[in-house]
Amino acid sequence: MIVGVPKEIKNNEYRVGLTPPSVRELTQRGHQVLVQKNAGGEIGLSDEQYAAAGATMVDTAKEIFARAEMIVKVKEPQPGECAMLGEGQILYTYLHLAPDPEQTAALVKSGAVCIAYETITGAGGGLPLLAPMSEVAGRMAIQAGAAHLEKSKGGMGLLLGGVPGVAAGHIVIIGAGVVGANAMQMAVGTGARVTVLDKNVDRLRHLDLIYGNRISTQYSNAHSIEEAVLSADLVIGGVLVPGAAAPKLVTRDMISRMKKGAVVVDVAIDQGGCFETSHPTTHADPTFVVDGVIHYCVANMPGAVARTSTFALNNATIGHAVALATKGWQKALMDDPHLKNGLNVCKGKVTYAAVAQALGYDYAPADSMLG
Ligand SMILES: NC(=O)C1=CN([C@@H]2O[C@H](COP(=O)(O)OP(=O)(O)OC[C@H]3O[C@@H](n4cnc5c(N)ncnc54)[C@H](O)[C@@H]3O)[C@@H](O)[C@H]2O)C=CC1
Ligand SMILES: CC(=O)C(=O)O
Ligand SMILES: [Mg+2]
Repeated sequence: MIVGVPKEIKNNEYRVGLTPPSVRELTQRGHQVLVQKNAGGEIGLSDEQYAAAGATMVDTAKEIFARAEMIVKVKEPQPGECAMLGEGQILYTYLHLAPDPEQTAALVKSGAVCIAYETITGAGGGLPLLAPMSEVAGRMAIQAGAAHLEKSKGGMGLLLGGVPGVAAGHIVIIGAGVVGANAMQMAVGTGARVTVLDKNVDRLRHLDLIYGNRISTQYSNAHSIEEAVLSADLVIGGVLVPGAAAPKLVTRDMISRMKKGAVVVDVAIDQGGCFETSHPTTHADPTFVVDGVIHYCVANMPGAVARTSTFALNNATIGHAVALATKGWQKALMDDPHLKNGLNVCKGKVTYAAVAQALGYDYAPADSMLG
């Protein structure tokens, strides 16, 4: 199969769909890999390294989209990229469609076979192609929050850990999944007081066993969320209902009653965000203020640590990329129910129930597209 890797074009996005070692996994199996020139140059992955791994370096994204049977990316295709997708071409990347009607319409129109990293499941449960980026974003959320609590960044001027004689700050983490657990690890390290909320008590039990009395766990409902955010200096939003738009758990009214100069980091923004006041921002302009509360809502946080993130992502994506290239998408999906769960849009149909429901499309089960 001819596999294509265009350079990412989202704001401050330096990750790459395939590393040179991943290219080698494909070329040694007889596949041709087209990589756009300088796709990884900014993170130390040179064209020479790609060529040594067997890639063919290509000048433009246009040529890659025109020639490749499968496009491997990181972020959801931007409008210009959607327009270059063709009927039956495989797109393998993050999509986050439920909160994104324009992108969904463009992918439906393209006729492409669109497989979303974030809904592929794992044999041991969870979302193994989302997990590495959630680890990165969860850890980054605390450092982003801590930085924006500084006065020069608009925050209230608070050091999360306090100092002897001055109380530490309060970090509230909503969602105790991968983002939440990784944010928790960093939050505990700051010395702050930490509260974590989830609807899944098993997740809270897991963190309670690790951190004991160092943290406070709360079952998530409107009452506990309100109580926690009103006393918080930093709130991290890391909830997920797989494939669906994030529930708006922190209301505009709650935000208006929070401490002035407090910070919220809405990691769930790529699924629409879990704060009613959120909208997506970029690394170039990461924050905005609502009612005196700093909102950090960058939808591609791992792009800031693109070298670490690219390798972590490739560890999780390369196995399915090899299967798709080697078997073709239909057989690869028939052979692996977890990969099949990644099919979101296929040949003009929406094949993921939560996306169809969120955006008002008829739902065509993935099985109806196979065989
Ligand atoms: N902004 C960015 O750059 C990035 C964003 N993300 C996003 O972060 C979000 C979280 O991802 P993961 O931690 O991997 O998901 P996960 O599935 O591991 O964890 C989500 C947690 O949310 C909990 N949850 C669901 N409804 C809830 C409610 N009403 N109240 C409290 N908890 C609730 C679930 O029980 C689960 O424990 C996703 O939307 C993901 O796409 C991930 C990586 C990067
Ligand atoms: C998960 C995601 O959206 C990201 O890594 O950018
Ligand atoms: Mg989007």
